[in-house]
Amino acid sequence: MRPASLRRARWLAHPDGVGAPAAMRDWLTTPGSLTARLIAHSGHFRVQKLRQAGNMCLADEAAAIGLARPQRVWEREVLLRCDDRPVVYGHTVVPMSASASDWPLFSALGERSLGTTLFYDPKVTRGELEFARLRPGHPLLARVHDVLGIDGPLHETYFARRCLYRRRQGVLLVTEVFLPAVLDLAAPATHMNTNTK
Ligand SMILES: C=C(O[C@@H]1C=C(C(=O)O)C=C[C@H]1O)C(=O)O
Repeated sequence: MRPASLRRARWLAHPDGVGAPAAMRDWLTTPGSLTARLIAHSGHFRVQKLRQAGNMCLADEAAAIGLARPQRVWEREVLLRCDDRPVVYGHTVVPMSASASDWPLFSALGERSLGTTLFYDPKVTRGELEFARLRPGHPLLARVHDVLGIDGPLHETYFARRCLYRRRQGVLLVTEVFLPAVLDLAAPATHMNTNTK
């Protein structure tokens, strides 16, 4: 049995391959900033920073950020909360080789959304989204269960997406694990056309 830390998912270029229910597929394929959409779907949005420090990256992530094997990277873990309910677990890794000029705002982000620094910086280019079905035993799910305090065996399958961002010589990989509560978010109020004439 492969050690949990080395277990990998199949990351696919098209969301249809992960078999997500339609409502989850809609979230997985959010085209722009996920932060912006979550803000629109909730009364109060918060980025809860869990950890931002050096750590070993996951086997899934090493190749995606140009590393021949898992090694220490800068890691950022967050829970995105809508009206205080956790709806997305965010895991971001940056190679230690990155210079401060590659990602000038990354280290001091705190509880500001990474998305606000990625989507509004003209020097940042965004790669293609990839999608995966994370099954029990994937190391990201162990993290999700740790932070959510869920004891007992992993039963549920989660859906995730990831995207590689580039800026100057730097790369940064954001992985978002969508929690079931994201499906409870109400659609934003639409301003119906009251002009009935
Ligand atoms: C990439 C984005 O940033 C979000 C914010 C994150 C953070 O602050 O660490 C992590 C995951 C993302 O969902 C986005 O808003 O799309």
